[in-house]
Amino acid sequence: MTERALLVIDEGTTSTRAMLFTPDGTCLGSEQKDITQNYTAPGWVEHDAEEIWSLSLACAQAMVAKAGGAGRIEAIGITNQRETIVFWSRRTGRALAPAIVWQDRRTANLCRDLKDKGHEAEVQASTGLLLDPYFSASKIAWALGTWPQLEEAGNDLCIGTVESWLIHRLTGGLHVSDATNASRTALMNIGTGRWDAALMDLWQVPGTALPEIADCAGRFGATSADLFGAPIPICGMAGDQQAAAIGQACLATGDTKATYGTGAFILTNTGCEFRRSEHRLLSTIAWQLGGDRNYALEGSVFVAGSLIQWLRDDLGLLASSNESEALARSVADNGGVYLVPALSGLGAPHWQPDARAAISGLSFASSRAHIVRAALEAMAHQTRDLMAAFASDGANWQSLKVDGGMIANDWLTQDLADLLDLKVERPVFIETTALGAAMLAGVGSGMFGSLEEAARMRGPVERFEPKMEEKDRDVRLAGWREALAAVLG
Ligand SMILES: Nc1ncnc2c1ncn2[C@@H]1O[C@H](COP(=O)(O)OP(=O)(O)O)[C@@H](O)[C@H]1O
Ligand SMILES: O=P(O)(O)OC[C@H](O)CO
Repeated sequence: MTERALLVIDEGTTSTRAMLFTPDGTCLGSEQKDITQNYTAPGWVEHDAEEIWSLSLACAQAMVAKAGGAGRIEAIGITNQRETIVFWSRRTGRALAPAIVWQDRRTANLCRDLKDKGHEAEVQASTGLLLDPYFSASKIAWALGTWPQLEEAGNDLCIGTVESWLIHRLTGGLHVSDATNASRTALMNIGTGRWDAALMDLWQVPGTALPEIADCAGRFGATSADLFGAPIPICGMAGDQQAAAIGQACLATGDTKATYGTGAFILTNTGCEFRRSEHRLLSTIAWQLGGDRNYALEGSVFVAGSLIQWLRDDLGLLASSNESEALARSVADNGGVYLVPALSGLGAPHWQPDARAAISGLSFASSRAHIVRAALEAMAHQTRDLMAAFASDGANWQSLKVDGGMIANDWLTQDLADLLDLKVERPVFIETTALGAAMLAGVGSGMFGSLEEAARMRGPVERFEPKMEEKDRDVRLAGWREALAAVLG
């Protein structure tokens, strides 16, 4: 290897990874460690922030060793699970409380109260988001009102999303976030890219505890010399769904990507104008470079791969996630079985935190294959509902670029093309989130002049064409609508 490599830290919900890329997009290596999920009460999900740090560092150190030392690394890019919020001491750098994860629903009542008092319109106007426990602000408000050590910390308290936490530890003190992650907190004004005084007041969050908001690419700082043997510049950061959109080269207005990981997140690039959704989608920042923001509309589905994990680990219906594909193929159709995966409420476009999941249409003729097939079909059903919401907001999809762990499943990917009646494009190299963070790091370090130039890192793609007959699609959609209506009451 003559050129220096780009190192990515991809801190996801279920695992943290580090990956090494050459400037042409070849992945030289990857190290992955699982994150412990702490379900401390029904609807609560916490991570140990110190574990996030130590495992991310261990993965990164393994990749630096693989590259041949810190001198072989051009820059680091960081990408992360979004909305998850960390509380730590500025002085010691130690976490002061558990990290509250994006899936956590403990603040459903708090959000409902504010909604009942008519605050949703102002929250949507300034943030592009809705009043839902998903976003960081209500989690911060809950933690500040519940965990005394946070108030006691006073000006020593640092609050931030996961990239901010990792950068503080990597650099030994920098408190910075990027505009994409900040846009998910419900504290940043999406039009100005700054923390919003009215929102900080609404959620009672002290400005002194919040990080500086920066671009997604630039020279943010360097790692402490003791971590990797020599300092390495940190030059890229973005939330994981925004990084996936960049990694999929969704750089033109209208380009759309869908990532099916733990949850499913669909983003359509809407250009440099902030557009508020009229159909319960989110507006978000896709990236910020040189102070200029590029926006996206987003549909967030809370349960995707986690449904397959639940069928596998809790119900014992699957020996492995992979087995779902063979089972789905083993039956001619879903046998009338539908699964509405509201296991942690429903996200876009319904936003019903209290909705509960349902499996309907069961008979003695139903087998585990029908239930598993219904679970996979639910991905296309939910995506189809979102496609309609995006179209109503004026964002018509011409094709869909897909990625994420579930997309390894060919049956599922073809079902998406069939049910959406749309061309679906799957990159051969599926780790688009990490690739997007590498592109940003390359732009930030000066290796690439622009995101368009960095997009050459994206490799070849496979295409899935729709093959389903319209009458079969209509039967599927009618069955889904009925099952969904029963869940929504
Ligand atoms: N062949 C498969 N079919 C369906 N789901 C799968 C398959 N392989 C993996 N998954 C699911 O994909 C998810 C992992 O995707 P990944 O993108 O790594 O998640 P994350 O980035 O959210 O941690 C798991 O929930 C797993 O159950
Ligand atoms: O960790 P992932 O890949 O499931 O992504 C989580 C999202 O960023 C939540 O908004």
